[in-house]
Amino acid sequence: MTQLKQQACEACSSDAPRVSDAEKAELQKDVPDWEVVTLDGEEQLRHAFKFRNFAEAQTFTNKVADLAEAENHHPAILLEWGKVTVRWWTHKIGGLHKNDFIMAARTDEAYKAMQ
Ligand SMILES: C[C@H](O)[C@H](O)[C@H]1CNC2=NC(N)=NC(=O)C2=N1
Repeated sequence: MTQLKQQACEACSSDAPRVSDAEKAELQKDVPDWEVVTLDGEEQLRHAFKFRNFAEAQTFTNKVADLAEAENHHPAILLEWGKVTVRWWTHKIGGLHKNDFIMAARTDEAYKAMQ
């Protein structure tokens, strides 16, 4: 089975199904550091990444932004001194799609590459 981080996002339409609870449980195994939160009624994946300073946090933020643009799938990113909080969800379906788990795995990979 191809690892999540190696998979590309699929084109997602507004009638795409959200992941089921069973799919969510399975996919979460590949991104164990991410929590599922519900904000404004929409399920999202969220994780806070720690850094030694603002400049490193900024570099990571830009790497995640580049990943997002390349896949046309975009997160919410909060950039703070020493910390970047990333949230992935699919706006057009108002919840979680497999794409969000793929991008969370890719985000983890970008972080690991900076350590
Ligand atoms: C028009 C554009 O392709 C769409 O709005 C894309 C852009 N990036 C996106 N990102 C996310 N996270 N969810 C979306 O539904 C989404 N849709």
